Amino acid sequence: MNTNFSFRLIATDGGARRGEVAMPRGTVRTPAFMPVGTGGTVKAMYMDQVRGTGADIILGNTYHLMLRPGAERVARLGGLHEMARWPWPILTDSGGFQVMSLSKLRKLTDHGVTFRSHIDGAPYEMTPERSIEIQGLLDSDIQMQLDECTALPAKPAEIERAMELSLRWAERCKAAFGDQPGKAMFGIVQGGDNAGLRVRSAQALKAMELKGYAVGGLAVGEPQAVMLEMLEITCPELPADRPRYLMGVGTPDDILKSVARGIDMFDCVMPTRAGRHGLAYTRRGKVNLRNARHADDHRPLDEESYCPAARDYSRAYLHHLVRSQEALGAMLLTWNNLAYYQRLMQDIRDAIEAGRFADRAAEISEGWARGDI
Ligand SMILES: Nc1nc2cc3nc(NCCc4ccc(CCO)cc4)[nH]c3cc2c(=O)[nH]1
Repeated sequence: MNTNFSFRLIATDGGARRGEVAMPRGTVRTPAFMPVGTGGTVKAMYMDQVRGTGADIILGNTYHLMLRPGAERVARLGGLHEMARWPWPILTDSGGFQVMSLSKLRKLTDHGVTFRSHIDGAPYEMTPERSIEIQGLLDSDIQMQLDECTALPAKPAEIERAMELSLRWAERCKAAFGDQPGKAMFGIVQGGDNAGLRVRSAQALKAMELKGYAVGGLAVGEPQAVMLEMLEITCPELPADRPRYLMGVGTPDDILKSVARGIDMFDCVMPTRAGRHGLAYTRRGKVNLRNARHADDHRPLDEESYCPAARDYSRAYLHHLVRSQEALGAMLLTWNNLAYYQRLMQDIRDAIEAGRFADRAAEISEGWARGDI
């Protein structure tokens, strides 16, 4: 039973890292993929099913939970783990990104941001202190600083303003978080697509000696090459003995290429959202089950998969469910997709330990290129 929060680097292979993040509620094997459970649920999944796919940690969102059912109410219900019946680690985003991308009538100052709920228009204020307070009420194990994520493309002056504001907010979040041994507060590197600003942000956050670091401000529409270039600039500035979390990323290809550049933790809505839209991730790339070509196909998605959704159901049946908008369609494809992502992460972890990450990454990519059987 770990009473503290710690990161252990087990092996490296080039820029790729194999590690473990240990905390009282459990240990996260890295590189790790965190299924997104925005409103306290990983959509269309039971939590023991999410666990069964191999997930060590899930993500929750401060913005959504503060609006509904409310942070104080979640605390009265025993916290997010108790309410949602997920007893293992939970990482919560701080709300900054969602306020700027979802809410209405926003006013941002150095003090914080005032906004109206996208659900019922009710007014709210989010400050660094309130974000940490809410994440505490949720009983989150890894809490993110409140930050301002700049939408790209943006002028350097605008990127610099948001990056410097985020650094001031990191200091305030660190002060508000205080000393909680079994939990962590991660800083978030900003700086857009500007190398100099990325370095300044990473170095300033490193000086704060935080327990972990996220790379933010990416996966906001920039080309993959720009995202990867920012990782090549940012990761070397971060301490090697702390976890690195790339927010909102990504596709399986994004993940392979980002692991190669030193990232340990990922989250993305892709596998769950795609599952609800009839899209399956497989070893041979994506399969759109809406497509009529599957209507009489007896084969499963992947007869070699450990996941029943991939192994026990015909494509014809999945096509029927998707076309009929049956709830089971979203459930089975979400299950398949999360299982695929976790299988990919296990493959990556094993390959780094065996010192063959580059070869394995190439084999995996060739599988996608081969296309669907
Ligand atoms: N606090 C904070 N949170 C973030 C969350 C993010 N999420 C992303 N990208 C995810 C965007 C994303 C949204 C939808 C889909 C599904 C297909 O459309 C895929 C990716 N970038 C992000 C950046 C930040 C950031 O700087 N700070």
